[in-house]
Amino acid sequence: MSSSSSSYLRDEDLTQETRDLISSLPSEKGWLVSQMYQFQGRWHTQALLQGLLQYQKHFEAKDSDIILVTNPKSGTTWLKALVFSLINRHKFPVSSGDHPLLVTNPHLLIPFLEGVYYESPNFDFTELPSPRLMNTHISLLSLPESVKSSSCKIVYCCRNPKDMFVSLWHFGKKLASQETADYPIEKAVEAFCQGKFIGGPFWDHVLEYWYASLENPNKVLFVTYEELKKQTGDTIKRIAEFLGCGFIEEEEVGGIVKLCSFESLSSLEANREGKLPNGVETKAFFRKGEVGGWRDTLSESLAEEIDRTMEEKFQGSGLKFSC
Ligand SMILES: Nc1ncnc2c1ncn2[C@@H]1O[C@H](COP(=O)(O)OS(=O)(=O)O)[C@@H](OP(=O)(O)O)[C@H]1O
Repeated sequence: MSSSSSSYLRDEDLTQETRDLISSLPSEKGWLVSQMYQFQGRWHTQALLQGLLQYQKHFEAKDSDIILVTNPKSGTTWLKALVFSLINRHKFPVSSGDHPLLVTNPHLLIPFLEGVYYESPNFDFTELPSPRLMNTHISLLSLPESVKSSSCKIVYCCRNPKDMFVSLWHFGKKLASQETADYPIEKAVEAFCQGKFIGGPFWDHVLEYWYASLENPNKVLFVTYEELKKQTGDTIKRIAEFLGCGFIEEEEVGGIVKLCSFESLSSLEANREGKLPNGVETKAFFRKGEVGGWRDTLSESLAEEIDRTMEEKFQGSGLKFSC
């Protein structure tokens, strides 16, 4: 393991319950982790599977909760910063020089549910200030019952699969063990397309939340990384309206856009130095922050392979990415 490896990729500290379950699950070799396990239709690392089990068992949603849901590398860090600054804009005016985001990585301000349940099983979620803001990568199917049955709100952010894959590919290169570091990209694309990927299938994850947002628009808001890039202010206003944040001044929207921009966040000391409790360096969450950046990593044929799969999987859903 490299010194920056994530504890989510290791298999220490597993409870007997997780070990017993794991022994009964289908497993596959992965490129980011040497082994991943299929539970409720999705592929998980051992650590995040344990976090998920605890989360399903113990988390009690409140009507006022806000849950940000993403696939990894789809805009999580950015969405966390945007929604944190939006809902806290009265407590922490965005133009103030002592805004928490100026000195703290967004992942340290907003808990990652399955990660916290793995790392700190005794963490008291009831202590979080209201409205509680949290994030997860878990599929709709695996969300705890109380999240589905309560009036809590879900903001889902999706990213075009080629950029998402490439972002995870580069992230994985930094974190992977020696065993998986030399994994060929062609095999990783194949596994991604087949859905044999951490948290995957990507396609099912996206489609579940896409349909949920169409069926229940008051419960699930679906936004994309690409629209956040193109129309950051308008997307913040959509999120604000969905969350019932009340009137928001244009100046505040502009302040949030600026505070949370890739350029601003990535230049802060908190996001250039330091590590999260899981061992990942904060700078690992900021790479290029572009739409279409996949071009410098994917060959034409690999890009076409992802495009073909996307067309097939999203066919008839009304969902598409043209970048
Ligand atoms: N503020 C802001 N604006 C625009 N883009 C941003 C921002 N912050 C992070 N990023 C880019 O998002 C990618 C990381 O995705 P996540 O934050 O979802 O990663 S994680 O799942 O939390 O590990 C990763 O994308 P790539 O650059 O393509 O690798 C980051 O650079």
